[in-house]
Amino acid sequence: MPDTEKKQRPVTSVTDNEALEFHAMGRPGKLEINATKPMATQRDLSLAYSPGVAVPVKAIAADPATAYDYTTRGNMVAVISNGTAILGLGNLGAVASKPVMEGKAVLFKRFADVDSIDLEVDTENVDEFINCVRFLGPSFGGINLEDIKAPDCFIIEQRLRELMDIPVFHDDQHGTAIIAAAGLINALELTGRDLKTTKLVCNGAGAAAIACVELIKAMGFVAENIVLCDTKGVIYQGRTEGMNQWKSAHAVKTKARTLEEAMKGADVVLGLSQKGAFSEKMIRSMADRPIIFAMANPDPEITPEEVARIRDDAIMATGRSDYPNQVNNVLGFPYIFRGALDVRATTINDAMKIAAVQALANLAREDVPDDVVAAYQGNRPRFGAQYIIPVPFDPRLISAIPVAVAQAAIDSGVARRPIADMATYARELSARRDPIASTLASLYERVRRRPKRVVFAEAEEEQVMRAAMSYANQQLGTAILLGREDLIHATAERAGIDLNRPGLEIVNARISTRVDVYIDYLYARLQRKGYLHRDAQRLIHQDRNHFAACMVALGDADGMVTGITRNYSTALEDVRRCINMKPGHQVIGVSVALCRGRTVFVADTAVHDMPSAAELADIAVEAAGFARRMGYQPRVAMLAYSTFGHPSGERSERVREAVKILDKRRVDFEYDGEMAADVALNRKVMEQYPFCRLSGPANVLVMPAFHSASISTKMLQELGGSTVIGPILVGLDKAVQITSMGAKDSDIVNMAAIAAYTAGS
Ligand SMILES: NC(=O)C1=CN([C@@H]2O[C@H](COP(=O)(O)OP(=O)(O)OC[C@H]3O[C@@H](n4cnc5c(N)ncnc54)[C@H](OP(=O)(O)O)[C@@H]3O)[C@@H](O)[C@H]2O)C=CC1
Ligand SMILES: CC(=O)C(=O)O
Ligand SMILES: [Mg+2]
Repeated sequence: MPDTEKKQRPVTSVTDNEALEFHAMGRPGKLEINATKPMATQRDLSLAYSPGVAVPVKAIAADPATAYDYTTRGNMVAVISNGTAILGLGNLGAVASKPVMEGKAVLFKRFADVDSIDLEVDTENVDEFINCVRFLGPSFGGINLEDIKAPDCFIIEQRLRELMDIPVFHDDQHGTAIIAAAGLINALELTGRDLKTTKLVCNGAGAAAIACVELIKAMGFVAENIVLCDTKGVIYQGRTEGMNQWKSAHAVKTKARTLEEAMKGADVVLGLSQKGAFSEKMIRSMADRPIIFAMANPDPEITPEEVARIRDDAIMATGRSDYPNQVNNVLGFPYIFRGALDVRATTINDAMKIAAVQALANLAREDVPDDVVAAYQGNRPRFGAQYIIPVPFDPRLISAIPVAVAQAAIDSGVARRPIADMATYARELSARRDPIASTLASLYERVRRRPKRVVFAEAEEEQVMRAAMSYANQQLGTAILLGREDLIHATAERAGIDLNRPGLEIVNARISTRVDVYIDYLYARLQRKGYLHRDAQRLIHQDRNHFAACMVALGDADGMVTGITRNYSTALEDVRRCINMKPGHQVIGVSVALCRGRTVFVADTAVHDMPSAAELADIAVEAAGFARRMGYQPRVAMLAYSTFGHPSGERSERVREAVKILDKRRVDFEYDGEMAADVALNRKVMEQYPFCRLSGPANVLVMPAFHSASISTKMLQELGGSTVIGPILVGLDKAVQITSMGAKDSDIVNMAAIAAYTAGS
């Protein structure tokens, strides 16, 4: 089997049954509508509906632009189709297109936090369709036309663009063209081709194909080097059968009459036609290192396996997510609309499209974060034949593309609300994808202003090495790689990591001049705890955690991160042999859970198994202090299964006792308990206890014991869709963080940044 075949096998596959069950399970279909305002009380109703609603009505009547302030308009896109060209399945009617349109709507939400609704319009009459859509303008911030056959789609889009003052964008045309162009730029680069001399065949002369050809001509491809084909064969000058003005514009002088003839010697072939349109013979006849984009959905013009059987020098892309190189408009439309909506653009113009092409092409050339690796079952893509375009789950897309699009809209004068601070906008975009981003972004920003030296204790591990590199690249300070130099270099080479960059330092414990100092330090600490001098020697010589912790203890590093190669409690014991608790503090673990824009700190998720009442009070103090350092006003709930005495029980008694201890200590933060989690987190439920001293829902949850802390945070993560960071170690005298075993490089960087953030505080 050629190597390419092995690599190009689909990474996931679904059966017909699975697809039907997926769509039928639970509530049929893929989306539902949720209210964003409370609708629980008579007052809510009076505000949301009559009489309250009359007030924004009058405001909008006086100034229609305020619809963006008082309604969903500014973040709402309609996905509209008549089902005349559903994927590559052809004209199957409006209602059959609904699963695809619902799919596009949820992709808008998932990838770019754009709210979207699908509308299927049951007419093939162009004028009727236009009339239907044009009057929907006030409801939406943009119109995404989808799966409308050519040439009707050209007329429909053009007329709607003239009639409406919001972006109207036919995704199959421009979305596809943008993604294909980005992939093509990179494939040309990898094969050393010049776009002025590259010969390209495009099979299909419909919506997607015509737009692709127009865009790549605008990029510099020469018209004579592009041959278009449709069901009747080559579109040559003088052909009359099956023609229209859009095809005629791309007719060339050529003797080729069939696709097979056109593909002989071609450098590139774009398939925007139908399943199976390319034969093995056609592919065999192409130039060396051919570029084959078989983009028909759901089945490509030829599969990667078929190509791999006959050639091992091709760069191959399809429209599917289960092969490498997915050239699909999903990479574009969510982000292009995000950027357009955020500046309230009146249109999506050529400058905005080209900006999206460039942003996308550039991203594929950068190093790839772990989130992408996870989305693709552990294969880390690297710019090359198997990775010419970012994958849809790439977390960088949400900031890179909208920023480029929004900037282009501003520069080309179509933005009604320009953005002044693009750096802040980019950060906000990342936060839209995942609430943790905004918390971490400000933490990173503060570390960047005061960079720190952090030692990565397990630097022989590949993900630790990547994390260290990312730490240095993000200018958070110096990443110290602790380990055997030869092993570090060998792993780096194997993983394609370039260690030769500023901000990285390798420390080899075996030959370090500081070894004796660390041994003396450790021996002084441990000699009355049953350790001999040679035990201290062994720990420093052989154990990275002890060496790294001594580096931090004696000021050779500001912070430390470890945890990949041994379990949490063992790593913590190692560290505690070298580093004390902060005077007057307790060492605890705090996990930060982020769910639907809400952040809660949960403690103790790492150290105390069955805390006593006094220990629970200490945990509350530590957790509140940490929340405060992270920029939150702590409201601490001392959790139990009971609320204010009911039902009674031994564990709840201990929590109540802890509250009394806090009362005596006169701490400077809000706290109360014992209470159940719903009382702590739900304002309405809390109102049933008017004497409760918390001024609002709790943001720090002190758990009655380790098991409840651990179980609840893991359930939040697995079932509640929360992002959970931590446990973060709090209360040590020096900045040390321990990750979980098997943490990804992005988790390790976060922990290193937290260590840097807390260093010296
Ligand atoms: N990967 C992606 O992101 C996207 C992929 N696509 C895919 O592109 C294809 C076309 O979609 P779209 O442009 O919207 O549809 P259209 O209906 O607008 O156009 C279809 C075109 O394909 C031509 N065609 C159909 N079968 C063949 C064939 N066997 N050989 C040559 N030409 C053929 C038709 O020729 P004629 O003019 O003679 O009828 C027509 O020009 C679909 O498979 C779709 O899934 C579309 C958008 C995005
Ligand atoms: C991806 C897409 O929009 C299509 O195949 O029609
Ligand atoms: Mg489509």
